Amino acid sequence: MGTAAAPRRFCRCACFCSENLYVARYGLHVRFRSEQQLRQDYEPILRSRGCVSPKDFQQLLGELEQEVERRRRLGPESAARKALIASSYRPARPEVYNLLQEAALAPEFLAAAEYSASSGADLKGLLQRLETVSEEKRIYRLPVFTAPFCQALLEELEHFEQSDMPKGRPNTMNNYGVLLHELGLDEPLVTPLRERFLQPLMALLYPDCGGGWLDSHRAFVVKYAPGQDRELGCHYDNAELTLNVSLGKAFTGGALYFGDLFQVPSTLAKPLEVEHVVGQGLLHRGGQLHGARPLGTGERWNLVVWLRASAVRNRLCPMCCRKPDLVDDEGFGDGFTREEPATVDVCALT
Ligand SMILES: O=C(O)CCC(=O)C(=O)O
Ligand SMILES: [Fe+2]
Repeated sequence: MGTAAAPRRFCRCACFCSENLYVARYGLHVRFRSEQQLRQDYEPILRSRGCVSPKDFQQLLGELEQEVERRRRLGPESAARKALIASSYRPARPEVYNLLQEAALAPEFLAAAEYSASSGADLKGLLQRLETVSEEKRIYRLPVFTAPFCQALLEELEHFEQSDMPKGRPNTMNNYGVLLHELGLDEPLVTPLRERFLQPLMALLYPDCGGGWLDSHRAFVVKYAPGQDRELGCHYDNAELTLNVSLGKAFTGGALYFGDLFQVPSTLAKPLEVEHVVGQGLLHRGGQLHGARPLGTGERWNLVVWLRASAVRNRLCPMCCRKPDLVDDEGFGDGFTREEPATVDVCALT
Protein backbone atom coordinates (compact mmCIF):
# COMPACT_ATOMS: atom_id res chain seq x y z
CA MET A 1 0.00 0.00 0.00
CA GLY A 2 1.46 3.38 -0.98
CA THR A 3 2.13 5.97 1.68
CA ALA A 4 2.46 9.01 -0.57
CA ALA A 5 -1.24 9.34 -1.35
CA ALA A 6 -2.85 12.79 -1.18
CA PRO A 7 -3.56 13.75 2.42
CA ARG A 8 -6.97 12.52 3.48
CA ARG A 9 -9.18 14.18 5.95
CA PHE A 10 -10.01 12.05 8.97
CA CYS A 11 -13.17 12.25 11.00
CA ARG A 12 -14.57 11.26 14.33
CA CYS A 13 -17.99 9.83 15.05
CA ALA A 14 -20.52 12.24 16.59
CA CYS A 15 -21.02 9.70 19.37
CA PHE A 16 -17.70 10.85 20.86
CA CYS A 17 -19.62 13.58 22.67
CA SER A 18 -22.38 11.36 24.05
CA GLU A 19 -21.16 7.78 24.46
CA ASN A 20 -18.67 6.10 26.73
CA LEU A 21 -18.29 8.95 29.18
CA TYR A 22 -16.20 7.66 32.05
CA VAL A 23 -17.28 8.34 35.61
CA ALA A 24 -14.25 7.44 37.69
CA ARG A 25 -16.02 7.77 41.04
CA TYR A 26 -18.49 5.05 40.13
CA GLY A 27 -16.16 3.07 37.83
CA LEU A 28 -18.69 3.28 35.02
CA HIS A 29 -18.86 4.24 31.33
CA VAL A 30 -22.17 5.87 30.48
CA ARG A 31 -24.14 7.19 27.52
CA PHE A 32 -25.36 10.72 28.17
CA ARG A 33 -27.91 12.55 26.07
CA SER A 34 -30.19 14.03 28.69
CA GLU A 35 -30.92 13.87 32.40
CA GLN A 36 -34.03 11.81 31.77
CA GLN A 37 -32.13 9.28 29.66
CA LEU A 38 -29.34 9.06 32.25
CA ARG A 39 -31.84 8.31 35.00
CA GLN A 40 -33.68 5.82 32.88
CA ASP A 41 -30.59 3.91 31.77
CA TYR A 42 -28.39 4.03 34.88
CA GLU A 43 -30.33 4.83 38.06
CA PRO A 44 -30.14 1.30 39.56
CA ILE A 45 -26.45 0.74 38.81
CA LEU A 46 -25.50 4.26 39.91
CA ARG A 47 -27.37 3.72 43.15
CA SER A 48 -25.57 0.43 43.73
CA ARG A 49 -22.24 2.22 43.27
CA GLY A 50 -22.93 4.96 45.78
CA CYS A 51 -24.72 7.66 43.77
CA VAL A 52 -27.71 7.85 46.10
CA SER A 53 -28.68 11.38 47.11
CA PRO A 54 -30.10 14.08 44.78
CA LYS A 55 -26.88 15.99 45.45
CA ASP A 56 -24.79 13.04 44.22
CA PHE A 57 -26.88 12.92 41.04
CA GLN A 58 -26.65 16.68 40.43
CA GLN A 59 -22.89 16.50 40.87
CA LEU A 60 -22.69 13.67 38.37
CA LEU A 61 -24.86 15.60 35.89
CA GLY A 62 -22.61 18.65 36.18
CA GLU A 63 -19.50 16.54 35.60
CA LEU A 64 -21.00 14.86 32.55
CA GLU A 65 -22.04 18.20 31.05
CA GLN A 66 -18.51 19.48 31.59
CA GLU A 67 -17.05 16.38 30.00
CA VAL A 68 -19.23 16.78 26.91
CA GLU A 69 -18.10 20.39 26.60
CA ARG A 70 -14.46 19.34 27.03
CA ARG A 71 -14.79 16.74 24.30
CA ARG A 72 -16.33 19.31 21.93
CA ARG A 73 -13.33 21.58 22.34
CA LEU A 74 -10.70 18.83 22.26
CA GLY A 75 -9.67 18.94 18.58
CA PRO A 76 -8.93 22.67 18.27
CA GLU A 77 -7.33 22.82 21.72
CA SER A 78 -5.05 19.93 20.88
CA ALA A 79 -3.97 21.61 17.63
CA ALA A 80 -3.22 24.81 19.57
CA ARG A 81 -1.10 22.91 22.13
CA LYS A 82 0.79 21.16 19.35
CA ALA A 83 1.61 24.51 17.71
CA LEU A 84 2.79 26.01 20.99
CA ILE A 85 4.96 23.00 21.81
CA ALA A 86 6.48 23.08 18.31
CA SER A 87 7.42 26.73 18.71
CA SER A 88 8.62 26.90 22.30
CA TYR A 89 9.42 23.50 23.83
CA ARG A 90 13.07 22.47 24.12
CA PRO A 91 13.53 18.69 24.20
CA ALA A 92 15.97 17.02 26.58
CA ARG A 93 16.70 14.22 24.09
CA PRO A 94 16.33 15.77 20.61
CA GLU A 95 17.52 12.56 18.93
CA VAL A 96 14.17 10.95 19.80
CA TYR A 97 12.59 13.31 17.23
CA ASN A 98 14.81 12.09 14.40
CA LEU A 99 13.24 9.80 11.84
CA LEU A 100 12.89 6.29 13.31
CA GLN A 101 15.99 4.23 12.59
CA GLU A 102 16.19 0.46 12.64
CA ALA A 103 18.91 0.84 15.29
CA ALA A 104 16.20 1.98 17.73
CA LEU A 105 14.27 -1.25 17.30
CA ALA A 106 14.84 -4.52 19.13
CA PRO A 107 16.34 -7.23 16.89
CA GLU A 108 13.37 -9.51 17.63
CA PHE A 109 10.91 -6.85 16.47
CA LEU A 110 12.92 -6.17 13.32
CA ALA A 111 13.12 -9.88 12.57
CA ALA A 112 9.36 -10.38 13.06
CA ALA A 113 8.50 -7.35 10.89
CA GLU A 114 10.99 -8.28 8.18
CA TYR A 115 9.74 -11.84 8.11
CA SER A 116 6.12 -10.63 7.90
CA ALA A 117 6.94 -8.41 4.92
CA SER A 118 8.77 -11.19 3.07
CA SER A 119 7.09 -13.16 0.31
CA GLY A 120 5.67 -16.46 1.46
CA ALA A 121 5.40 -15.33 5.09
CA ASP A 122 2.59 -16.97 7.01
CA LEU A 123 1.06 -16.86 10.48
CA LYS A 124 2.79 -20.04 11.59
CA GLY A 125 6.19 -18.61 10.72
CA LEU A 126 5.44 -15.34 12.47
CA LEU A 127 4.28 -17.11 15.63
CA GLN A 128 7.73 -18.66 15.88
CA ARG A 129 9.13 -15.13 16.13
CA LEU A 130 7.04 -13.81 18.99
CA GLU A 131 5.57 -15.00 22.26
CA THR A 132 1.96 -16.14 22.29
CA VAL A 133 0.54 -14.90 25.58
CA SER A 134 -2.91 -16.28 24.84
CA GLU A 135 -3.82 -18.24 21.75
CA GLU A 136 -7.52 -18.00 22.54
CA LYS A 137 -7.48 -14.24 23.13
CA ARG A 138 -4.89 -13.66 20.41
CA ILE A 139 -2.54 -11.69 22.67
CA TYR A 140 1.14 -11.63 21.70
CA ARG A 141 4.33 -10.16 23.10
CA LEU A 142 7.72 -9.17 21.74
CA PRO A 143 10.53 -6.70 22.49
CA VAL A 144 9.93 -3.51 20.47
CA PHE A 145 12.64 -0.92 21.18
CA THR A 146 16.24 -1.32 22.25
CA ALA A 147 16.94 -0.55 25.92
CA PRO A 148 18.83 2.69 25.09
CA PHE A 149 15.96 3.95 22.93
CA CYS A 150 13.40 3.13 25.67
CA GLN A 151 15.58 5.03 28.11
CA ALA A 152 15.93 8.06 25.82
CA LEU A 153 12.19 8.16 25.10
CA LEU A 154 11.39 7.86 28.78
CA GLU A 155 13.80 10.67 29.67
CA GLU A 156 12.28 12.86 27.00
CA LEU A 157 8.72 12.14 28.12
CA GLU A 158 9.63 12.84 31.73
CA HIS A 159 11.29 16.09 30.76
CA PHE A 160 8.16 17.12 28.90
CA GLU A 161 5.94 16.05 31.79
CA GLN A 162 7.96 18.27 34.12
CA SER A 163 7.95 21.23 31.73
CA ASP A 164 5.38 24.00 31.93
CA MET A 165 4.06 23.19 28.46
CA PRO A 166 0.30 22.53 28.20
CA LYS A 167 -0.54 18.83 28.11
CA GLY A 168 -3.44 17.00 26.55
CA ARG A 169 -4.22 13.87 28.51
CA PRO A 170 -4.70 10.53 26.74
CA ASN A 171 -8.30 10.04 27.85
CA THR A 172 -10.65 10.53 30.77
CA MET A 173 -9.21 7.55 32.57
CA ASN A 174 -5.64 8.90 32.62
CA ASN A 175 -4.76 12.15 34.31
CA TYR A 176 -1.04 11.86 33.60
CA GLY A 177 0.86 10.94 30.47
CA VAL A 178 0.94 12.73 27.13
CA LEU A 179 -0.37 12.59 23.58
CA LEU A 180 2.50 11.87 21.23
CA HIS A 181 1.16 13.85 18.29
CA GLU A 182 1.11 17.02 20.41
CA LEU A 183 4.81 16.50 21.10
CA GLY A 184 5.49 16.15 17.38
CA LEU A 185 6.38 12.47 17.66
CA ASP A 186 3.80 11.13 15.19
CA GLU A 187 5.67 12.02 12.02
CA PRO A 188 9.18 10.83 12.96
CA LEU A 189 8.31 7.94 15.26
CA VAL A 190 4.79 6.54 15.40
CA THR A 191 3.74 6.80 11.74
CA PRO A 192 6.91 5.07 10.45
CA LEU A 193 6.58 2.45 13.19
CA ARG A 194 3.03 1.72 12.04
CA GLU A 195 3.61 1.88 8.31
CA ARG A 196 6.93 0.08 8.00
CA PHE A 197 6.89 -2.42 10.84
CA LEU A 198 3.53 -2.91 12.54
CA GLN A 199 1.47 -3.06 9.37
CA PRO A 200 3.02 -6.26 7.93
CA LEU A 201 3.04 -7.91 11.32
CA MET A 202 -0.57 -7.03 12.10
CA ALA A 203 -1.67 -8.07 8.61
CA LEU A 204 -0.57 -11.63 9.42
CA LEU A 205 -1.73 -11.69 13.04
CA TYR A 206 -5.11 -10.01 12.65
CA PRO A 207 -6.20 -9.98 8.99
CA ASP A 208 -9.84 -10.15 10.08
CA CYS A 209 -9.56 -6.99 12.22
CA GLY A 210 -8.11 -4.65 9.60
CA GLY A 211 -4.48 -5.57 10.43
CA GLY A 212 -3.58 -5.16 6.76
CA TRP A 213 -5.43 -1.86 6.43
CA LEU A 214 -4.09 0.28 9.24
CA ASP A 215 -4.15 3.88 8.09
CA SER A 216 -4.03 5.96 11.26
CA HIS A 217 -3.39 5.76 14.97
CA ARG A 218 -3.66 7.53 18.28
CA ALA A 219 -0.50 7.21 20.35
CA PHE A 220 -0.04 8.25 23.94
CA VAL A 221 1.92 7.48 27.05
CA VAL A 222 0.23 6.47 30.26
CA LYS A 223 1.95 7.06 33.56
CA TYR A 224 1.20 5.48 36.92
CA ALA A 225 2.88 6.59 40.13
CA PRO A 226 2.18 6.74 43.86
CA GLY A 227 -0.07 9.70 44.56
CA GLN A 228 -1.07 9.90 40.88
CA ASP A 229 -3.07 7.42 38.78
CA ARG A 230 -2.42 3.91 40.04
CA GLU A 231 -4.79 1.70 38.07
CA LEU A 232 -7.04 1.68 35.04
CA GLY A 233 -10.67 0.57 34.90
CA CYS A 234 -11.90 -2.12 32.58
CA HIS A 235 -12.50 -0.80 29.07
CA TYR A 236 -11.98 -1.52 25.41
CA ASP A 237 -9.94 0.68 23.12
CA ASN A 238 -11.28 2.89 20.36
CA ALA A 239 -8.99 1.00 18.01
CA GLU A 240 -8.98 -2.10 15.85
CA LEU A 241 -5.64 -3.20 17.30
CA THR A 242 -3.40 -2.03 20.12
CA LEU A 243 0.31 -2.04 20.82
CA ASN A 244 1.23 -1.42 24.47
CA VAL A 245 4.96 -1.13 25.19
CA SER A 246 6.33 -1.06 28.72
CA LEU A 247 8.99 1.68 28.79
CA GLY A 248 9.89 1.35 32.50
CA LYS A 249 10.80 2.51 35.03
CA ALA A 250 11.15 -0.10 37.80
CA PHE A 251 7.79 -1.03 39.30
CA THR A 252 5.73 -3.76 40.89
CA GLY A 253 2.07 -4.48 40.24
CA GLY A 254 0.27 -2.86 37.33
CA ALA A 255 -0.45 -6.10 35.46
CA LEU A 256 -3.00 -5.96 32.67
CA TYR A 257 -6.04 -8.18 32.86
CA PHE A 258 -8.00 -9.31 29.83
CA GLY A 259 -11.58 -10.53 29.47
CA ASP A 260 -13.53 -11.35 26.33
CA LEU A 261 -14.23 -9.16 23.35
CA PHE A 262 -16.62 -6.39 24.39
CA GLN A 263 -19.29 -7.67 22.00
CA VAL A 264 -19.42 -10.97 23.89
CA PRO A 265 -21.82 -10.83 26.83
CA SER A 266 -19.77 -12.15 29.72
CA THR A 267 -18.47 -11.40 33.14
CA LEU A 268 -14.87 -10.72 34.01
CA ALA A 269 -14.98 -13.68 36.37
CA LYS A 270 -11.75 -15.22 35.22
CA PRO A 271 -9.66 -12.57 33.52
CA LEU A 272 -6.25 -13.39 32.12
CA GLU A 273 -3.49 -11.60 34.05
CA VAL A 274 -0.55 -10.40 31.97
CA GLU A 275 2.48 -8.82 33.61
CA HIS A 276 4.24 -6.00 31.79
CA VAL A 277 7.87 -6.71 30.92
CA VAL A 278 10.02 -3.59 30.53
CA GLY A 279 11.08 -3.12 26.90
CA GLN A 280 8.41 -5.47 25.58
CA GLY A 281 5.20 -4.73 23.75
CA LEU A 282 1.86 -6.49 23.98
CA LEU A 283 -0.34 -6.80 20.91
CA HIS A 284 -4.07 -7.26 21.33
CA ARG A 285 -7.37 -6.53 19.66
CA GLY A 286 -8.78 -3.14 20.65
CA GLY A 287 -12.13 -4.74 21.40
CA GLN A 288 -10.69 -7.09 24.00
CA LEU A 289 -11.90 -5.90 27.41
CA HIS A 290 -8.95 -5.02 29.62
CA GLY A 291 -7.75 -2.91 32.50
CA ALA A 292 -4.68 -2.43 34.68
CA ARG A 293 -4.27 -3.64 38.25
CA PRO A 294 -3.08 -1.13 40.85
CA LEU A 295 0.56 -0.19 40.81
CA GLY A 296 2.45 -1.57 43.80
CA THR A 297 5.67 0.41 44.00
CA GLY A 298 7.73 2.51 41.61
CA GLU A 299 6.61 4.29 38.44
CA ARG A 300 5.14 2.71 35.34
CA TRP A 301 5.28 4.40 31.92
CA ASN A 302 3.75 2.67 28.88
CA LEU A 303 3.55 3.71 25.26
CA VAL A 304 0.11 2.84 23.93
CA VAL A 305 -0.62 2.93 20.19
CA TRP A 306 -4.24 2.54 19.20
CA LEU A 307 -4.05 1.31 15.61
CA ARG A 308 -6.97 2.10 13.33
CA ALA A 309 -8.23 0.82 9.99
CA SER A 310 -10.77 3.13 8.37
CA ALA A 311 -11.90 0.20 6.18
CA VAL A 312 -13.22 -1.46 9.32
CA ARG A 313 -14.43 1.46 11.41
CA ASN A 314 -16.17 3.29 8.57
CA ARG A 315 -18.70 0.48 8.62
CA LEU A 316 -19.21 0.31 12.38
CA CYS A 317 -18.06 2.73 15.05
CA PRO A 318 -16.72 0.58 17.91
CA MET A 319 -17.87 3.09 20.49
CA CYS A 320 -21.56 3.38 19.57
CA CYS A 321 -21.71 0.19 17.50
CA ARG A 322 -23.57 1.98 14.74
CA LYS A 323 -22.69 3.30 11.32
CA PRO A 324 -20.51 6.30 12.24
CA ASP A 325 -22.06 9.75 12.08
CA LEU A 326 -18.99 11.51 10.63
CA VAL A 327 -17.74 14.86 11.88
CA ASP A 328 -14.60 16.43 10.38
CA ASP A 329 -11.71 16.45 12.83
CA GLU A 330 -8.08 17.52 13.23
CA GLY A 331 -5.17 15.25 12.27
CA PHE A 332 -6.08 11.58 12.30
CA GLY A 333 -9.35 12.36 14.12
CA ASP A 334 -10.71 9.07 15.36
CA GLY A 335 -9.59 7.29 12.22
CA PHE A 336 -12.81 7.44 10.20
CA THR A 337 -12.80 8.63 6.60
CA ARG A 338 -15.50 9.78 4.22
CA GLU A 339 -14.03 7.67 1.47
CA GLU A 340 -13.02 4.05 1.56
CA PRO A 341 -9.38 3.24 0.90
CA ALA A 342 -9.12 1.78 -2.61
CA THR A 343 -9.64 -1.95 -3.22
CA VAL A 344 -10.49 -3.20 0.21
CA ASP A 345 -11.75 -6.75 0.05
CA VAL A 346 -14.52 -6.32 2.60
CA CYS A 347 -15.04 -10.09 2.71
CA ALA A 348 -11.66 -10.42 4.40
CA LEU A 349 -12.82 -8.24 7.28
CA THR A 350 -15.26 -9.25 9.96
O1 LIG B 1 -2.00 0.73 31.71
C1 LIG B 1 -1.81 0.08 30.70
O2 LIG B 1 -0.76 -0.48 30.45
C2 LIG B 1 -2.96 -0.05 29.73
C3 LIG B 1 -3.39 1.23 29.12
C4 LIG B 1 -4.61 1.06 28.27
O3 LIG B 1 -5.17 0.02 28.16
C5 LIG B 1 -5.14 2.21 27.52
O4 LIG B 1 -4.73 3.34 27.81
O5 LIG B 1 -5.97 2.00 26.62
FE1 LIG C 1 -6.70 0.13 26.70
